[in-house]
Amino acid sequence: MYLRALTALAESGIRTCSSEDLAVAAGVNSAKLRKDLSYLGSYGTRGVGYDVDYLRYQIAREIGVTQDWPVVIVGIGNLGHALANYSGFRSRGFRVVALLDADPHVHDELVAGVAVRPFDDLEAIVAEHGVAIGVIATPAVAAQNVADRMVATGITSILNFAPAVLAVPDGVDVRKVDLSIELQILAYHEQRKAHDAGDPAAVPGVEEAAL
Ligand SMILES: NC(=O)c1ccc[n+]([C@@H]2O[C@H](COP(=O)([O-])OP(=O)(O)OC[C@H]3O[C@@H](n4cnc5c(N)ncnc54)[C@H](O)[C@@H]3O)[C@@H](O)[C@H]2O)c1
Repeated sequence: MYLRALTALAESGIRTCSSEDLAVAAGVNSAKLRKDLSYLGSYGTRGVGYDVDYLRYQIAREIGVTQDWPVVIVGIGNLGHALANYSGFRSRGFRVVALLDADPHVHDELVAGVAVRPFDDLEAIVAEHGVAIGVIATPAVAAQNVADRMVATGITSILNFAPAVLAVPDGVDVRKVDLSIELQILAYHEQRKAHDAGDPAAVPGVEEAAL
């Protein structure tokens, strides 16, 4: 979050910022910001604030994004296209080296200048580019098989968009992005807000439970 906020500040030409400015940009309070940044050592100057580029570099170095990370995306349907077209990966140090799909109808299609290739090319691509991070954007039924193949090739970090729980060996990190669950959480809070505002019809069952 801090890196993203600092990048936005740098892109708008801001060279130094106060901890208050950075806290607002990152959506936290300044006490939390000072505590978080203290783990990096002190990079601020009293009365001047933070040097945006320097702090940006320090945070990027700490979380490992000063280097270029080659990434493969598997499953080039609706979501795979959107991810492949997302310019934010490149600007944050992630280079999409291959787009893979099992469906021959999409092979050779160019998405953001990268050709879609057969899923069976995975091993060769991982070996050629030293890929450590794979993105799964296939239907849920295919996700475990794709994860197994990724792990067998040496991929050790997986970003999974499919609504499936993946089993992976120790040493492999999986991060899951589940947009439906995020929406369900918002729906739950909406329901609570409607209830708190005195609309019992908004929460069927809650009134009954109270009785
Ligand atoms: N579209 C969205 O907005 C969205 C949002 C959140 C999550 N998701 C999830 O992301 C996944 C993809 O969604 P979508 O809408 O892009 O689906 P899609 O059907 O448009 O695309 C899926 C792609 O995966 C490919 N595929 C299937 N099995 C494969 C395999 N074994 N190996 C390689 N490729 C394979 C298909 O050929 C297809 O091109 C789903 O699990 C979905 O639930 C989608």
